[in-house]
Amino acid sequence: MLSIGLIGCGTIGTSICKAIDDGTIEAELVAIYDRNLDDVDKLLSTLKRSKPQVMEVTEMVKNIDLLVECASQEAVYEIIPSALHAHCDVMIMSVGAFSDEKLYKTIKELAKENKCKVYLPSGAIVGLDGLKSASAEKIYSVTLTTQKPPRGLAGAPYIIRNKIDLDKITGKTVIFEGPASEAVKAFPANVNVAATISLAGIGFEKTKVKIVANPALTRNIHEISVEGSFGEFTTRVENVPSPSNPKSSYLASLSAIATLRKLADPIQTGT
Ligand SMILES: NC(=O)C1=CN([C@@H]2O[C@H](COP(=O)(O)OP(=O)(O)OC[C@H]3O[C@@H](n4cnc5c(N)ncnc54)[C@H](O)[C@@H]3O)[C@@H](O)[C@H]2O)C=CC1
Ligand SMILES: O=C([O-])CC(=O)C(=O)O
Repeated sequence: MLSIGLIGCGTIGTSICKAIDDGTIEAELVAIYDRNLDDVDKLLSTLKRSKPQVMEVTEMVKNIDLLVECASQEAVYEIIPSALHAHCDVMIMSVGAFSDEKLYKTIKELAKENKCKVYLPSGAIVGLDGLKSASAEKIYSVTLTTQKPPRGLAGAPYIIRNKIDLDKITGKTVIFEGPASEAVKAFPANVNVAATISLAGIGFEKTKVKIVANPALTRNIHEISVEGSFGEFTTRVENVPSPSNPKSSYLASLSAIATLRKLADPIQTGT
C-alpha cells in the first residue's frame, strides 16, 4: 500500500488526511508535520482510524513512498529537495514556487537523478487537458482571470505592500494585472493555479494574469482563455471557497484527493 507523509495540516492537508482515513484514498497515512502544532493537533482530532506519527521531514522521508506538500511556497524550498534525495515521489500544491526557475530546474534534475516523480494536481482550475494538447503546437496567448470576494485576497503581499483596504471595495475592482511570474509572488496563496497553467502552457512570462476583487461574489472564479493554432477556448469554474480558508477553493482539495486516488490505484483507466 502507498505510504504517505504530509506537510501542512491546514485546509487541504486535513481534507487529504480525512480521505485517507475514510478509505476514499487507499493509502497509509504514515506521518504528518506542520510548523504550527495547533494545526497538527486539530487535524489529528479529526481522524478516526489513521494514527500518523508527527515527525519532521528529515525523519519522515525515511518512512514513506510519497511526500505531499500542502503548506506554502517556502515549504517547497525547505522540504522537496530532501524528499527527492531520499528517493520519495512528491506531490506539490504550492506550485507558485516554480516561478523560481532555479528551483524548478533543481527539482527536475533531482527527480531525474533519484528516479522520482513530481505530481502537480490541476488544483482549483479546469481545462489543463486542452492547454496541454494545445501546447504541442503554437499557442498565441494564455490569460487567467481570477475573481475572488475581497476577503479571499486578504494578507497577500501585494495587498499589504500597496496598502489596499479590502473593506473599502464596494464594486468589482481590478487589483492586479501582469505576468504569472509576478502574480504568484504578489499573491502566493491565491493564484498557484497561474503557475500550473504556466508550466502546462507558455511559461511564466507570457502567461497573463488579472486578479479582480468582487464583493458581489461568494465564490472564487477562475477563467482561462487560450488562443493558438488549434483555435481558442475559454474555461470557467465557479468554486465554493473552503470554509476553513476562503483563499483556497474546495476543488483544490478534491483535485489533490483525485491525484492521490489515481496514484494509489493499480488500475489506471483512460488516456
Ligand atoms: N495548486 C492549487 O490550485 C492551489 C494551491 N493552494 C496552495 O496549497 C497550499 C495549502 O493550502 P491550504 O491548505 O488552503 O492552506 P492553509 O493555510 O489552510 O494550510 C497551510 C498549512 O501549512 C502550514 N505551513 C505553512 N508553511 C509551512 C512550512 N514551511 N512548514 C510546515 N508547515 C507549514 C501552516 O501552518 C498551515 O497549517 C497553500 O500554499 C495554498 O496557496 C491552495 C489552493 C489551490
Ligand atoms: O483555490 C483557489 O481558488 C486558487 C488558489 O488559492 C491558488 O491557486 O493558490
